[in-house]
Amino acid sequence: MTDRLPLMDPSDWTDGQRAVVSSDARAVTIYGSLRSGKTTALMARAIRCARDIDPEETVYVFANTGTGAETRRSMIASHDAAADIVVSTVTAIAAHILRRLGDDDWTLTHPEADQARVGRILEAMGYNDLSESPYDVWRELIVQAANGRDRTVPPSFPLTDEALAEVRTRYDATLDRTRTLDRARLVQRAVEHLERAGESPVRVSHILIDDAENLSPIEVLLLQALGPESVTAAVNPEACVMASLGADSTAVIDWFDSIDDHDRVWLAAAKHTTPILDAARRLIEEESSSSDRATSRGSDTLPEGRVEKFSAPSASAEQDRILGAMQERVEARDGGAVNVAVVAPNQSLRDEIADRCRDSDLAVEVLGRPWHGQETILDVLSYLFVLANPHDDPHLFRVINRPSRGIGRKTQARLREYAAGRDLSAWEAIDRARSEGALSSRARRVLGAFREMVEPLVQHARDASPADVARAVLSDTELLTPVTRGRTREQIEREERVEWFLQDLPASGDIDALRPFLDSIALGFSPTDRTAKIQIATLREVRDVTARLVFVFGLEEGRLPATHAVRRHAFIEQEKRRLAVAISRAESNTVLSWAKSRGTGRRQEPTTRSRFWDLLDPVPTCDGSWESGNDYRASLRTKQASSRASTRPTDEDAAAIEAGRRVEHPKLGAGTVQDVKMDGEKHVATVTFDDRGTKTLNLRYAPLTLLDA
Ligand SMILES: Nc1ncnc2c1ncn2[C@@H]1O[C@H](COP(=O)(O)OP(=O)(O)OP(=O)(O)O)[C@@H](O)[C@H]1O
Repeated sequence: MTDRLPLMDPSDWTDGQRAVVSSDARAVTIYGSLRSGKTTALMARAIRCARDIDPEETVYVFANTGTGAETRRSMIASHDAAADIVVSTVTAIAAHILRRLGDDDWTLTHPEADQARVGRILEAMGYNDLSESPYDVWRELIVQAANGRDRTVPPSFPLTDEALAEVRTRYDATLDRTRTLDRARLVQRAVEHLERAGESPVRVSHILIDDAENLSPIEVLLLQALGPESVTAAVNPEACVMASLGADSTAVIDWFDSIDDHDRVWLAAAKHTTPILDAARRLIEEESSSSDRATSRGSDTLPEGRVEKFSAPSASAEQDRILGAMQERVEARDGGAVNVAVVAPNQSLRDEIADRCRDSDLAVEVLGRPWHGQETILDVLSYLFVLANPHDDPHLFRVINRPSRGIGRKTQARLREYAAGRDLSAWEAIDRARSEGALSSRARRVLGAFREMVEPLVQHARDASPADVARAVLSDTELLTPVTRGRTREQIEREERVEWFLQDLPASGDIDALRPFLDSIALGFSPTDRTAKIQIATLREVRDVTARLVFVFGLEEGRLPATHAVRRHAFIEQEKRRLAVAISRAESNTVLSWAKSRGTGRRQEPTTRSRFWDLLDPVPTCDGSWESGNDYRASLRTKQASSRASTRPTDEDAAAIEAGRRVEHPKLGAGTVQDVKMDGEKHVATVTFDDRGTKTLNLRYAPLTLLDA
């Protein structure tokens, strides 16, 4: 081995990691608990494979998600190897195989659109009264069926097996009608193609799979069908977080066990562990690191992490505290790496905290949905999906009235109904309604105008590059209405973001470039530059989170675990594993919290603390004090008393801060206030610090104290 491994100096590898890298077996399984060094060993082995083989051959590394693949790609970005290392997801390679084989008359559905689809089917079947957000459960059952895991409806479920079968049939019919595939069907179709062809159009020499416990059986079939020479998998069976998509470790373990030349390496949990890892491991009661078979990492380089807990009287108080802590870090790092992650129990709470961050001028990266909140970009993308496949109903309905062109909710509902009754996509239904004189004459007119606007764009998309097509969409649809005078700051920022997005799009090629680009979007890859250092994710994307400080909030019954999880034991175990993974993502501290009430506007409902809360004993906080997790206000008072640095300005101080006053910030030092003004609802001060330049600070959070009081 050379000593130029960018991942970590080989002299720091543990014996287990060394064994993984140097094994010559055809199959290698790396077992280990959370943070035991599996990914590091797997990526180092990938580099070794790429150095040892013919430059014509290719090494494939598989991660579970687009974001995960991007992180691993960056880990090996500067490696020196003869052969290519492609880092991807199994679904992405399935899409690639289908396109290479000329099977490309489809687009991928987005999981959120899938959920809405299941919801509409339930409503159409008259199950409007299914309470407790059942869509996830439905989707789960449907996807499990697609993965060959047919399970019967749990007893607490308000529907029979027959009704579920009907939902599945209707779900399949919508996919066919709209020429869309969900992820399970995409992989299934690639497997069928490979079985028929008997040979893969993609040449794969070595396959390395990270987080292999999250592979579904059908994904394992696809990897087998690729016929690799050697396979390596990193597995932690206790940390499977994608069970709801039919994943678990058995299929991959069975596959590897069937290979004669098979090395199994156990990476021990570090002897010198940290409270964070202890807490995470206690949650999932891991078994795989028993000391007799373990080789110790015994490293003292591991971070000294801590777990803190707090409760807040209300959801907004909980958010205030998280935001305050983030704001402090952002200011302290002065624009450098901040590296904070916030894990929300569900999408709506994720979006809420992301919006609060933006309101406080904190740049965030939303995992799994990088353009969250950037509506114009999401609209352009939806138009591109429609141009690649006009039958793609979910995307078509997103843009049919954007910008407003008189196709309101009622017209859309009538169009849906008309299309469903005739088994047509909405695109086909618009044409049929015109020829049959169906729907109202006004509806025919506005819908017809929409189709006439989109049709030339569909033609244009066949020959033009994705970047050109996106520009044509922007001008023809008038999504970005040109503003000649008096643009607001928001408008300028919006236009800038759209321009950056356009610059990231492929500038050459035709529909054959557009389709793979859209696949990568649907699969969660992001072409944008990730400069924000605050990651926001839901528990679903928790595997892709890594940060020094991780907040996991909303530990309340019905949220974490989610309501549907409460119904079935298996779901609860899964949620617990997600929480354990979330806790283990922090390199420094993890902060867990719950709010005693939550709701929208005035409708605040009392909540119940999560059943997981008490499983996590309080551990010492950074300053050595203990937080019982019982009272947020009491803990805040203690912190205020003990540390001036973490004190927010008192109301009197905040009111007295005005131009000319001398102030002090715990991290930025002393400075002079230049200006104080209201920016929307925010009270902002511009301060020139003696040593750190001029900064704009939100007075709600910035811990400024008056020096000349
Ligand atoms: N030999 C080592 N000595 C010290 N630190 C290490 C060693 N190997 C890995 N690490 C560090 O430990 C952390 C976890 O490593 P890694 O991501 O490889 O573990 P993992 O088992 O894949 O974790 P998980 O399954 O929880 O994602 C990383 O910060 C990594 O840099």
